[in-house]
Amino acid sequence: MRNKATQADTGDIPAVQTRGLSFTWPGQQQPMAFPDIDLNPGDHLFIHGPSGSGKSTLLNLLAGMILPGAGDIHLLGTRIDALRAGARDRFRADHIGVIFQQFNLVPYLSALANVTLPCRLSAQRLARTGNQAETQARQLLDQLAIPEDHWHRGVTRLSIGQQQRVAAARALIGAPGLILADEPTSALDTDNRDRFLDLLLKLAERSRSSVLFVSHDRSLAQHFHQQIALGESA
Ligand SMILES: Nc1ncnc2c1ncn2[C@@H]1O[C@H](COP(=O)(O)OP(=O)(O)OP(=O)(O)O)[C@@H](O)[C@H]1O
Repeated sequence: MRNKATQADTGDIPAVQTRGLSFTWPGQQQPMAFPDIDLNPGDHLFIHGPSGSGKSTLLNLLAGMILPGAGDIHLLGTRIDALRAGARDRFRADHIGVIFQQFNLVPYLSALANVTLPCRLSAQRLARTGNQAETQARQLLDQLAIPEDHWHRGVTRLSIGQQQRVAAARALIGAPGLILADEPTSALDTDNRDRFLDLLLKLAERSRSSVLFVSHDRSLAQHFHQQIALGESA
């Protein structure tokens, strides 16, 4: 495990704090219960568990897309499960970068336009680029090794690995306090996966974004400060 950032570096407000979270999908007999999470600003947490253990459900709860049946979720000092839907959407746009399992890039936009999109949806994200969304997008695409002649291509013409890196750049732009990533490495071979993770975490560290990353693959735990297992006591 890597060293944790020191408390002096991080300030006092946790990036993520959950207590007693549970959720029941329609048709489920038993609620899914989740371990409590404490994540300091700038730290990187790995959550692993087998297929069906609730990893995506937990990320959806943390992103404020669904509400818990019980428990509470504090992100960057805000209790998001107590917010109305519109305020949760606003909070997500301002403070959370999400890397979805299927990337969810906008197919008719270029790589560059996909990366700058969060800054068009959030004045805070734009302000944190110094009102230079396109400049920061170019820097991120460059750091993530997307060749410059691909930046204006529609994203569907990029390789899967390139699409994944565009999704990472979109999550990183405007230094959100929290990055949520759902098994985004599953389509890559081991070398590329490790390289991608190192790069993602290095760039997140630079912008002091906390990262919460879920995967079924425990071997990725070595890249993170902390880890939590789902589904082992269920
Ligand atoms: N939209 C939904 N409606 C009903 N049940 C759902 C829904 N999404 C997930 N579930 C159920 O919740 C449980 C946890 O699913 P979830 O997708 O969170 O697991 P996971 O650990 O992310 O799995 P995987 O690694 O396969 O992506 C499963 O039993 C699943 O069938």
